[in-house]
Amino acid sequence: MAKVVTYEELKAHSTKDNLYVLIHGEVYDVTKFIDEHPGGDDVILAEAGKDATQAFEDVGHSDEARDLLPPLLVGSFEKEGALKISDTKAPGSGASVSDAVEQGSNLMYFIPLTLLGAYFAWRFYGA
Ligand code: HEM
Repeated sequence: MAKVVTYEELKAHSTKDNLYVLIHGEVYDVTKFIDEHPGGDDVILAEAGKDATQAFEDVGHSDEARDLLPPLLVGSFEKEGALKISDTKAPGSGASVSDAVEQGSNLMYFIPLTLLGAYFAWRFYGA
């Protein structure tokens, strides 16, 4: 069975000398590759300890780029309790990174919109 990489392990490999990235639920050791990355090292380093899937996909990496991944594979990322928003939650009830990101961006819209709504309510219906 393929190795399962825990969140602790992912976080433990988040420096340029020792770097894992998480893409599509798989963890890759990019330590040796990072200096050859055509997009530079900082963009990959910025994804250390996080789910890099979206960053990786947003770039629209070529098939050649994707072919570089399998030899770097460490194992599959643990699904349960992975990358929780809060460590106080029981294992298994944790939301995934994409949930966290989603919630973050929803809040980004929700809070200003609520304030705007409150302002107009006050402006037009208030005393
Ligand atoms: C281990 C994972 C990765 C591999 C194997 C990889 C590989 C490559 C390759 C081969 C290219 C050249 C263009 C292409 O063939 O698509 C490239 C370009 C690029 N990559 Fe990655 N990449 C990885 C992760 C990332 C991540 C996490 C980011 C984060 C944003 C990123 C950002 C970029 C950017 C911005 C370019 C464009 C560079 C340019 O055209 O000037 N890459 N990558």
